[in-house]
Amino acid sequence: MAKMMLHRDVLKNFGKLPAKVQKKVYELTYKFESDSTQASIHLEPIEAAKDKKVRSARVGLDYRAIVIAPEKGDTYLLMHIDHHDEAYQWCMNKQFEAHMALGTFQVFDVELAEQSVRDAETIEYEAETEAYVLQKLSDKELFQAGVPEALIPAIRAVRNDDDFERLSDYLPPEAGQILFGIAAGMTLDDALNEMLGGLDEIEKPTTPGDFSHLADMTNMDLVLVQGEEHLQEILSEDIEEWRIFLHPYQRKLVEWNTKGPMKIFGAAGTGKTVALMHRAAWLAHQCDGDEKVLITTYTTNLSVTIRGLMEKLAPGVIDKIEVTNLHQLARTICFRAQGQAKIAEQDDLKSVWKQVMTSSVASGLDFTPDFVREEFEQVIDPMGITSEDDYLTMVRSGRPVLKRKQRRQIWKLFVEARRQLEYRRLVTFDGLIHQARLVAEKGEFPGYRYVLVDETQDFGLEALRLIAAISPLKEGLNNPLCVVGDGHQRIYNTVPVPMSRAGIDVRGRSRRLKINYRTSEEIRNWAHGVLQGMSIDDLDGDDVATQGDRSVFHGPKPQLVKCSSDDEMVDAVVTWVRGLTESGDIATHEICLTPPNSKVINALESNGLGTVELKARQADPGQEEGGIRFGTKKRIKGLEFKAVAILDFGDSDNVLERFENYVAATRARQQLLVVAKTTGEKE
Ligand SMILES: Nc1ncnc2c1ncn2[C@@H]1O[C@H](COP(=O)(O)OP(=O)(O)OP(=O)(O)O)[C@@H](O)[C@H]1O
Repeated sequence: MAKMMLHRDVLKNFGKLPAKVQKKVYELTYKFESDSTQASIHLEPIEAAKDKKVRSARVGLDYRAIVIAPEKGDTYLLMHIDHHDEAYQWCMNKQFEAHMALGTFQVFDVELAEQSVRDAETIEYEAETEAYVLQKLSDKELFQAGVPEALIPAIRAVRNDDDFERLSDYLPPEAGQILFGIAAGMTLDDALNEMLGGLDEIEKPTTPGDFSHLADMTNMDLVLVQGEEHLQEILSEDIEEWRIFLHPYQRKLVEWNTKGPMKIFGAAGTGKTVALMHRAAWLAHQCDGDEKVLITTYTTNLSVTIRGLMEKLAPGVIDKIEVTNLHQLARTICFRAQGQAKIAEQDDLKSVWKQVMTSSVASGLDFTPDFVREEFEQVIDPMGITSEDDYLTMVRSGRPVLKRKQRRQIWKLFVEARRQLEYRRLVTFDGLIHQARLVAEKGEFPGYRYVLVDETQDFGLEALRLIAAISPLKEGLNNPLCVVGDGHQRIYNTVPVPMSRAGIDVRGRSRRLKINYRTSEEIRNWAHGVLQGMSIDDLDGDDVATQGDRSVFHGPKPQLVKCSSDDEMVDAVVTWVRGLTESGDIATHEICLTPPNSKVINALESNGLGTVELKARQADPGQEEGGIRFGTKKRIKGLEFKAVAILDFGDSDNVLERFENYVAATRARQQLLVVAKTTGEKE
């Protein structure tokens, strides 16, 4: 029986086709399942097409489906559906091949690719002193890097990064990504490993027309139709691409059978959460009896979003998957073990610290109240330090130096703070996590078979220990724990804690994702610049490089506006929002402003542009509720919008502000407005 695979673009555009055409496409696809002889399907060769494998099928009076027939194997590929003339035009010069080294399916147009480099030759260049890095590869190496044979001459004509940039839009994406890795300094083998996670261990095609193994491969853009129900599902209107198509590297991480804990890291928008969700579904299918998968995050909003997405991604195993955020998790564990604890609110904490700093214990000590509280909240509490001796010997990365004598002095204040909290029967969030950790370590909480953690960069030491304690790390079971995070986005716990300190050893099982799906290359680059000069850690104490990072699409450059007054800023933002909404491509719910600014909000409202505040513990209502979104930078973490405006950008050295600006900028998919105030009034 023949197989049918559908291309990503068919799925994307299916909803725009007339209903009659959609029905015919269903019929065409069913026919492959039942009787795929060419006679019954009426596949017509297109004689004028460059690639002799191209066929057309009637799917309506004036509509044609372009199908690629295999020279070897029985897998047919439905690539494109359009009006007759447009469909023929689309396929006329393209080549459709299985790459014999990578095994992936590729579509390319040799003429357009060569033209892109020829255009560059008309621009005058200074003589290049040294051969461009890609020129140093032999034809065989270029082929091993995934370049189709027919495109090797186009690569040979590339003389510098600009040429390569121009050509890369015409290369099959995986070949472009591997060459990009090489251009960024990797060896060919490293680039294959780093960009694709190595090669699939399957038989490779024997000719470019051999499609016999395509269905077993991780394909970026093709999905195998597996029965009627599956077809209905993938062609339904609201299906998101990430649910069907994974990058080969993501797929490898999703199905990686590990003997110990693993780590996935990478900059914003590189598909970490997508990989985590698919992995959770993959693990849920392996649960026996009462076994459960736990997904936990730092922020409530992300856990709410993930829970909603998991219901769509894995409805059949959703009862095996629990999604919760760290604090809720700690609450549940403590509640089951010893009853409800009252969490100290900001006002409670203010009062506790006031009492501590005015008590006799504080007299004669030379610490500011802010410093004492920060030391407690960033070091003592999240690290679960309960004895003076531990405090005297501990590493306090990123905090101002304190001599041994000073540590002894300040410790007294922490003891007093804890005494005050206990007296008032209050517990801090970190205190709660500490208690939960102790409960879990004593075996008083049953734990989970598989644990997956997102936003790990914001987990303190105690939180990491808690995670280790509720996963089956000690039992030595396979796939016990998967931690996911990004050191560029540490906006809660600013003191990095290597996870090895909590006994989570991911050596040899740590991988970095590099392909950015969310943000245009222009925005990615700008956001990256915000953190320039800062060392970013890999969640395990080492510095992380961003070598080979790349977005899958381009867009307009971020717009930077300097304003000397609030009025100027309000005008700039309203004009920008109007421009976006009037363009017709961007709906109001796809625009987000951060941080909230009452003058801007009032001006938008009085211009007839409604606004919606993003609230804690609630998912964004999406297109069901129109209106420009606004929220703090913390609140919009984990979300994404077509357009984002940062309203308070400053060239600050403050680490937290820079991280928050990075997070805010990387929420934008296509448009980013950055407003900086030069002088003048403040809100
Ligand atoms: N394989 C894929 N195909 C298409 N889109 C994808 C794919 N993987 C991820 N995406 C999309 O890219 C965007 C970013 O993905 P995701 O949220 O998983 O990234 P992330 O690394 O967790 O980002 P952040 O750390 O910034 O929250 C989402 O819109 C997601 O749907």
